[in-house]
Amino acid sequence: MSDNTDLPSTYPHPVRLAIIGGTGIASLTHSGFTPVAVLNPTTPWGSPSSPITILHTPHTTHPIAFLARHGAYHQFLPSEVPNQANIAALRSIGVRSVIAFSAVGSLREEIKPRDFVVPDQVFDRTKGVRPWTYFGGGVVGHVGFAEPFDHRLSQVVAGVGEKVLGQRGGRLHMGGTLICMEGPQFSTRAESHIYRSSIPNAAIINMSCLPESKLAREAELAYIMICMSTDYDCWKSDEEPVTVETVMGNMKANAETANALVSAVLEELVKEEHAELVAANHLSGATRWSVCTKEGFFGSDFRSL
Ligand SMILES: CSC[C@H]1O[C@H](OP(=O)(O)O)[C@H](O)[C@@H]1O
Ligand SMILES: Nc1ncnc2[nH]cnc12
Repeated sequence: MSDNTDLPSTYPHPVRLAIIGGTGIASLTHSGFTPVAVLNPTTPWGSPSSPITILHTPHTTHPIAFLARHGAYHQFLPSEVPNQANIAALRSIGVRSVIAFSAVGSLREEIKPRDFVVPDQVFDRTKGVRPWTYFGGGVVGHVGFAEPFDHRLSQVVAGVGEKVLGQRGGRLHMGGTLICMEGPQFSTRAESHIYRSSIPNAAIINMSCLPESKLAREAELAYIMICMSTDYDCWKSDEEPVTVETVMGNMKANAETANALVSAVLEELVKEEHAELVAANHLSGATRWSVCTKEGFFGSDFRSL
């Protein structure tokens, strides 16, 4: 893997779409993507978990930004990921839409390892140890999160994803509840069974959707998570409980599929009819009425980045 150290550290245009890569996806390797710049933005919340690589795609008027959630060397635990800096850094370079990838355990028989899932709900099983919000420190705000993922972006993935997965012998499942746990230890069998039996539509489990998706909502970014199944967690009596080895093994195949899916999604998103979606115009100003604090009491917030 090239570290791209010879590339410029600035990029002259706003980049609207970002990909956040998780476990097993520390870079985008599709042959159609050419790295053209590596940015190291700093934010009031510190540095992001990795440099942000700008890639040109076959559609050069639509560059994309890539950020490695756990760092270039996978050195950040899920609980240690600097989510506030990541989302703020992306927003500061112009990003308005985020497609995040995640390796997940399956809580359902029909979601097999190497299938992909685009969840429509998330259930919080983190422990309150992760910096959580851009509000606080004198600015009180509450954003809606009833629908945690951007429906329109999900529809674009649904439209092209079935074919990409089908060509690789997998399935794309639309909808379902993603359980986000703290980790880093995996679940006990008791927990895994309880998730399956008591959480509505429980489908998959990971350690990284929160607070990433909540911060994206506060920053008025359209956000979805494409989840790549790697294991059956530990609820299935005829399977070995999840290990990192199993996850990494399946992520080798999943990473190739993810690259092909990003390429297909981009081919669709560059169409004029999606320009407003990628710019997330439907979310611009959405948090205006979320702030309770008297105007003028505070100076600037993340929206001025
Ligand atoms: C290495 S298994 C657990 C690890 O995998 C997932 O990472 P990501 O969501 O960044 O792909 C999961 O959330 C855990 O962080
Ligand atoms: N079973 C599991 N639990 C939590 N995170 C995961 N990531 C991949 N598999 C997982």
